[in-house]
Amino acid sequence: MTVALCTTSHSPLIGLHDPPPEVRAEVDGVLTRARAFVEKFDPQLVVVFAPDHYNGFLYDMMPPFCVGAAASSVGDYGLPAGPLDVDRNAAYAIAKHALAAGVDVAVSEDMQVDHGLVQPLTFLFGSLTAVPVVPVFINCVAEPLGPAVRARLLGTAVGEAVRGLDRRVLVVGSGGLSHDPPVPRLAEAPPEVVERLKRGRNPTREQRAQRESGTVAAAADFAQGEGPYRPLNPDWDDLVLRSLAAGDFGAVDGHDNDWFVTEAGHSAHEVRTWIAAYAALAAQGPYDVRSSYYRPIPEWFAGFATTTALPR
Ligand SMILES: O=C(O)/C=C/c1cccc(O)c1O
Ligand SMILES: [Fe+2]
Repeated sequence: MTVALCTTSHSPLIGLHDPPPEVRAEVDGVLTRARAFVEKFDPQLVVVFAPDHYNGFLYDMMPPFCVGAAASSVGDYGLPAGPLDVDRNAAYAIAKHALAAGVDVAVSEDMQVDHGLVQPLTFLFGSLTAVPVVPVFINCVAEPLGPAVRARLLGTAVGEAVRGLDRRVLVVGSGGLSHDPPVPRLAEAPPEVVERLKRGRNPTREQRAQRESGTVAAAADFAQGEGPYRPLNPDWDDLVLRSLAAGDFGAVDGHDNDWFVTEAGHSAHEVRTWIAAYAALAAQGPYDVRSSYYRPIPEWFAGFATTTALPR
């Protein structure tokens, strides 16, 4: 059994509100090299730690963590819709190990996933079903959130679980880094949005189009320095990248939740998926980062980063 890691930002603005062509080409080159890294590793299973943005997980029941035993993509932002190739046995083995390790994961036999989980699969494999996956949802948006160190404990438990699988396993973390896109927050939302955050699964085509065009318009404002959005924070992003590369998890998950928001925006909590992925790799022993890319890309509402890593 061996484990490899790829962590990457996601952004539904890719292809819908792109940066200048030379920046887009630079990122395409980074993702092409990440894909080559993955192809060389040739994973037999991909465990994806990803957030959701009130598409699959809503306040009717919002778990901190959920392992998908079956999952399908909602197809938001023009991404592929439909079922993923979930390895159900591996999902249950991971869930059982996490629970035994004291990490209270939920399990879903019908998980709905969005761009947060689908984009890394399209970046690295070009499809939803190229390789068997186990989707692991981490709540990064719906307050209250537990302390970020819980993501490390989840990742460690998953890393120990996959050690028992006689397969090459790629762990993926999806999200971040610093960013503050217009993902609604229950405490501040108007009644119609509160209703969506509680019961808004499976919106109509028109409702989804309206939400997505609103995100694109917000990105246009943000890229021009307008709108009520917190700025990207390259210094904070650099701290996250350096700390995870060095295995210094406490430098990131040792802070309270307000630190993430104040320093890096409300959606910076998505770095919990990176913490979990790196903790899963760390469960195999010492590791080395093989590639690390970073660029603030306001057109995509993100401090955009992609890393790959292998056990030493
Ligand atoms: O939830 C949405 O519709 C948009 C989410 C978004 C926007 C920009 C960057 C991200 O990481 C997002 O998830
Ligand atoms: Fe996101």
